[in-house]
Amino acid sequence: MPSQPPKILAVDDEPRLLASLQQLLALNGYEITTASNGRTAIEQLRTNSYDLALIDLKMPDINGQRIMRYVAENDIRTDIIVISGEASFETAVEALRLGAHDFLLKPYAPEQLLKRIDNTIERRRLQSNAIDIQERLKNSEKLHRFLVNTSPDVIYVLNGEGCFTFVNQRIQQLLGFTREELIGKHYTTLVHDDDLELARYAFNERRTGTRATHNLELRLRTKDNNGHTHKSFSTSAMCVELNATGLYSNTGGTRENERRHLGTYGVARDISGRKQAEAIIRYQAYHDLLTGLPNRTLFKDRLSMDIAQAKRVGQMVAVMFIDLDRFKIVNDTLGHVIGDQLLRAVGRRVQTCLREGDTLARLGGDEFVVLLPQIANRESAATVGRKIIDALTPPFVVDQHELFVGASIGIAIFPSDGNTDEELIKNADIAMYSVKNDTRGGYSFYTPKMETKFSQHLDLEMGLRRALTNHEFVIHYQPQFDTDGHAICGIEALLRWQHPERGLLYPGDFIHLAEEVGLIGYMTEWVIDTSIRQMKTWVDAGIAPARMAINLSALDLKRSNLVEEITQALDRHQLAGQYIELEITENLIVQDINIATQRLTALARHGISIAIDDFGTGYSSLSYLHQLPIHTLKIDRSFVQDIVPERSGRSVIDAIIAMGHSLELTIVAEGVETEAQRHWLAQRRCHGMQGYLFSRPLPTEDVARLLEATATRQSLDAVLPGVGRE
Ligand SMILES: Nc1nc2c(ncn2[C@@H]2O[C@H](COP(=O)(O)O[C@H]3[C@@H](O)[C@H](n4cnc5c(=O)[nH]c(N)nc54)O[C@@H]3COP(=O)(O)O)[C@@H](O)[C@H]2O)c(=O)[nH]1
Repeated sequence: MPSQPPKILAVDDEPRLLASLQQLLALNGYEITTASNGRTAIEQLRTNSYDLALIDLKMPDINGQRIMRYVAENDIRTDIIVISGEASFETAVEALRLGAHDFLLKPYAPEQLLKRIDNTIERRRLQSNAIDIQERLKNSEKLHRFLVNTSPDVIYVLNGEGCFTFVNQRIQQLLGFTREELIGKHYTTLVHDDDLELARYAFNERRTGTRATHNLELRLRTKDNNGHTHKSFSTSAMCVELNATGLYSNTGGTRENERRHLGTYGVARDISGRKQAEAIIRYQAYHDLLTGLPNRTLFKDRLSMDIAQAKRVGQMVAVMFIDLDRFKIVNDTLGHVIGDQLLRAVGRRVQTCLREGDTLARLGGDEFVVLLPQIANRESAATVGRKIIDALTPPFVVDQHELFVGASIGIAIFPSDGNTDEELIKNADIAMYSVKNDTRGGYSFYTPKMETKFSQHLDLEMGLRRALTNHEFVIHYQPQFDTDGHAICGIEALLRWQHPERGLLYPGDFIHLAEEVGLIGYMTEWVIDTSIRQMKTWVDAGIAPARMAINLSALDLKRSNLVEEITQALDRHQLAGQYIELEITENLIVQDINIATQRLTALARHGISIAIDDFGTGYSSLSYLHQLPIHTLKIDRSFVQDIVPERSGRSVIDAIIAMGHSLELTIVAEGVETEAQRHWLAQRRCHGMQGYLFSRPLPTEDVARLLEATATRQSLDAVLPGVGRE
């Protein structure tokens, strides 16, 4: 962009002179304005801005001196050259004193004037540039000061001796020290004792450019409100990421070691937030968040280290696998919140049985492991095992519930039972599994023989997976009789597994495993479909009892597709819902009463009735009885077996029957084995009975014969002798 021509004001009361001046300056590229008297000149200066004014001193109204005074008093930034006919020294001095930049005597040669004008304009340009640069410097410094002081990081400069010569205001917010407190102090005042060596490396190494120290982590001391400096690492120490660069004088040689080291400068960034987040992530990676105990990863880590150490010193290490015996029922009945509290309490109790160097970890669910490093002999591990069992024997009181949980403990010893962490944990697990299966509760050392049983368990799991596709499941049916034992009022479908090698297996052998490995849903679906199809056949044959009961597992009610699964099977086989009764345990209902209400109500809308199985054995409250569409109460076998004919009115079974009557529910007693029990139950108006006294669960063909007999009113005795065996 071409620069503007300089603007000049020419002031003279001599019109001829003014005109020639105007011509000369215009010809030389200046922008010229003229004033033929002092008043006009002042007016022009007030309203316009000029780079230069050429002022005559002697004028009739306002003389040149007064114009200059006006310029000075009003801080007008116009340079002045006085052009005067007065040659006295005093006049020239006074003009310069009043602010004139030059003085030119009339008459003058044009070149002389142009030269003076050029000089003044050039000097003005230089001055203006200098002012501009100064202004920019001032602004830039202001900006830098602002950036430095409002920086989220600490910015520091140390002198050659390592003392602070500068530190920004951020230091006070972060560490509590004022800048004044730190200036002149050595950096060691701030650095945590354990990090002094690191700090020395960062600050004393003469590093510059790419060799500057980057991202070194240090802990700095903070000052508390009482003015105390925290010397040791605590929450009051702050973690910073520091970089440090050497400061050198430009004098001396060009090579770094020839230049004079002046100090160090750099930035320290507060990374305590990041450190905290890292610590949390590290903690979560190595701990069980529910109990705060080490998790499997940390346990294995410690175990590997202890094995290595035990190898060196020739000692033993024990791994104990602990499984709680009745945890599942507590969790299923009272819910996860109580279950979680129980697990925490178990962790605390087990911990009291251990010494400082031992490790207790939770692997998940109700499985805990203990690591005893450097034990003298096997008996030491057995002692700890007994201590743990004793500690877990007294009841736990959780949320006003008194809970009893025993423990099964398996122990594996290094080096006899395994050489690696994996092997020891696996063998302790096998030993625990063996305790659980044999005695349920107690402890046992691993023996190779246990592996056979364990592998049988694994075989069972594999077999269960194959059983569905190989059609190895069958259903046996157990009839329910009215109180005099003559009419069949219902029938219960009971699942059996015709195992290719082990023969007929009962639900107690595999239902729990099916739940554990996630197969129960497929099995229930098969039972529902098969038994509904069978019931339809009996309905069509005119021999069906009033209802067929089908068992649901704890996990079935949680399945969102359960209702559709049952109603679709009814549709598929064209059977009315009223022929079906679903047996569920009370534990199952109270796990999630809302879901249970929702699903069971939907099923009841299709005419399906609900029976509460094993009634009276759960932990539950009875309030759900009003809430749910319940039709039948099945009195658990254990109460029936406890019947004492001569005692009346004071037993649990009396109370259950009374409650069933008052709620107008059908009462069915399970496990009726003797005539005395039948008689006792009949006297109390129990509606139905099921048990070996009448019939064991039977294969389809056998039970069909029974149904035909009752339908055609044949004597059951003619049929029954053959139906007592399953
Ligand atoms: N989720 C599913 N669970 C099922 C299914 N089929 C059965 N089950 C559950 O297994 C439990 C044990 O069943 P089972 O081994 O078949 O035992 C039943 C009868 O054989 C037994 N019974 C009957 N009468 C007597 C008797 O006089 N004495 C005696 N000692 N036992 C007897 O009782 C069982 C029937 O009980 P219940 O169901 O409580 O009426 C069984 O409890 C089911 O929960 C299935 O398909 N899915």
